[in-house]
Amino acid sequence: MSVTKKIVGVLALQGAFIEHIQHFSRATENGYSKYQFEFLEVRTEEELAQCDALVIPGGESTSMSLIAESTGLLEPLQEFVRTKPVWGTCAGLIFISKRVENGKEGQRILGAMDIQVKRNAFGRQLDSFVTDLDFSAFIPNLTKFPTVFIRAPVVTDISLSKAPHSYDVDSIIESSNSYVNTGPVEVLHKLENGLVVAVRQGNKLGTSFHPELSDNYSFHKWFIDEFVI
Ligand SMILES: NC(=O)CC[C@H](N)C(=O)O
Repeated sequence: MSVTKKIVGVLALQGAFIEHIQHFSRATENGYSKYQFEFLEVRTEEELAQCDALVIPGGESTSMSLIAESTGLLEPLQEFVRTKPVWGTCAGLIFISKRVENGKEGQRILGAMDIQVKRNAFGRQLDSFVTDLDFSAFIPNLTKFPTVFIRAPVVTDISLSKAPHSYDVDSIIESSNSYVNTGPVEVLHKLENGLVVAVRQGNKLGTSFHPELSDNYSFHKWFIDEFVI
């Protein structure tokens, strides 16, 4: 039987990249006889070029942008996200968006999804929290998954592929990546208060929370099954 190798990169400039790699390793331990996986910490253009898919972890989107720029990885990343599967969690969701509210001057983003996100959207009182959410609408049987939110962003607009519209919020950062995404953005999950915390657009996935910080590998397994193989 032939075995196909898949390399999933995790952007390792800063943030929670080790946790993603550990979760992917556990999630693929059994049940993938036709595939062999490698989970690679990505810091250079050469490492990125080996990857079939990329995960951008939580951390601090402004630092991630700075390090990507100073190490020459920003443009290779912008190129990579045009075609390959990508999953951004928390700061990673900010980094793959097309427009950011509450952005920092000079902050750069990849523009991989036609979404606007708001950084630090839960404000001070709700800075960080953990809550069980039901994802069984798209991940079979996952009715109770502990989601960890840490100074998390939310998605405030899912229609940026349409004609640009005006906005009246300060500190807007926009991506200079001007390619056209295929298909509409799908809302995968909204909180009870209506805030959008999980979205998909074709082979791009964005989550406000950190599935790599709960002791459940279902989200990682689903990403492999649905986006990588
Ligand atoms: N946990 C996180 O990734 C926090 C994201 C952070 N607030 C940012 O703007 O990048």
